[in-house]
Amino acid sequence: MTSKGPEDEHPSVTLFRQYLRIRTVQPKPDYGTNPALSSILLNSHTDVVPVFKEHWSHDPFEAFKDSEGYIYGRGTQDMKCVSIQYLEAVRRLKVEGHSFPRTIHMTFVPDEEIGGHHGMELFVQRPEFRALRAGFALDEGLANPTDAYTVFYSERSVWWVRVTSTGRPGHGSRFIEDTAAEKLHKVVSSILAFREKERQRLQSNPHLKEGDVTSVNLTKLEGGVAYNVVPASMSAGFDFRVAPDVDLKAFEKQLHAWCQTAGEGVTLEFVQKWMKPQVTSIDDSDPWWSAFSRVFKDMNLTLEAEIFPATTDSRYLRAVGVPALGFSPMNHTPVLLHDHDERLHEAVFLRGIDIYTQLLSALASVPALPSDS
Ligand SMILES: CSCC[C@H](NC=O)C(=O)O
Ligand SMILES: [Zn+2]
Ligand SMILES: [Zn+2]
Repeated sequence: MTSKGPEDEHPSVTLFRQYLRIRTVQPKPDYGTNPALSSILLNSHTDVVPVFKEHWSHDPFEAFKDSEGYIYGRGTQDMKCVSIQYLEAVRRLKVEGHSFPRTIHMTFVPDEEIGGHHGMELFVQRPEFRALRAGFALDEGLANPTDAYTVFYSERSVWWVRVTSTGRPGHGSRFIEDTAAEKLHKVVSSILAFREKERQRLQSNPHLKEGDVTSVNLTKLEGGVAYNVVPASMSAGFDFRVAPDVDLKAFEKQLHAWCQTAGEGVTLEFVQKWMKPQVTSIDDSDPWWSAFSRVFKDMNLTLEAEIFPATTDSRYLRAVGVPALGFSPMNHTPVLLHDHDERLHEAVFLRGIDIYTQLLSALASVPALPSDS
């Protein structure tokens, strides 16, 4: 009997035959790894953000592909593409019979979109995570509309702040003194003036990217019971993204000072407060960065290193000492994560698998480091 081609072979048989090709012969079985070395962790989150279906050209959960090759769907960019690209790159390396000194682990985690508090934040504290002995991690990045790819080596700290202002209530027809609204207005003005300063700083310096400055948006306003009742309390919610070079203690003092200046009875509370920003080295002397960036040079691809403007699970990895780079291989692609009509061209997706194949080979072959012992 001749062996059948892969196209009409049962996939379980194909997998079995791939396994047979790995030379696990005693007394020197090729298990394909050197367990003494730290591993490479490929992380992706499985959750996606909600959709406003009426604004989509196609059903966001149908994975519609148009005649040009654009695949529409929630998660095409953020980040179901990456999960499958990891799997396909690993599959390709296995089929080709490669093995590397370092083990490659993949994690598929929940709840990133709501902060990872029941996902990666807990996982990094577990013995199961420590058992992976991760020495370096890859996680999500962002699309780049140009020919270049972007890699993220740090991220801004997320601070969600609720400012509550209390004051004298009364009839809506009167000039009441010391109202909650007047004081809240002062805080909002101070914060929005700061926002404008940072916006100008970014706009006026072509060397700065979004992740280099601190952003803030007023995202919530709460309070009031009736049009003719001056409320005793009102609150405003802000989404701050604090640049990694900011002195967080001093910045927190500044927030309190803005509240104090606004008057008596103005307080703030944190709904999210990340205090451990870390930067992964992108110095040429760093062996992980050197292996990562070399792949782009060898493939003749342009790579731009930036600070991630929002938040990912990478922060939990970096905070426990695992260097992490955020990378989603999407060039020539508009940034559409969390947006209507999130989509990815199939050619960009497939090219991403080629890139990961090279990246994984390079990273899993990084020789023993002092940190491995
Ligand atoms: C408080 S964690 C929020 C996480 C979210 N991450 C991706 O969009 C973000 O808003 O950046
Ligand atoms: Zn994401
Ligand atoms: Zn997201």
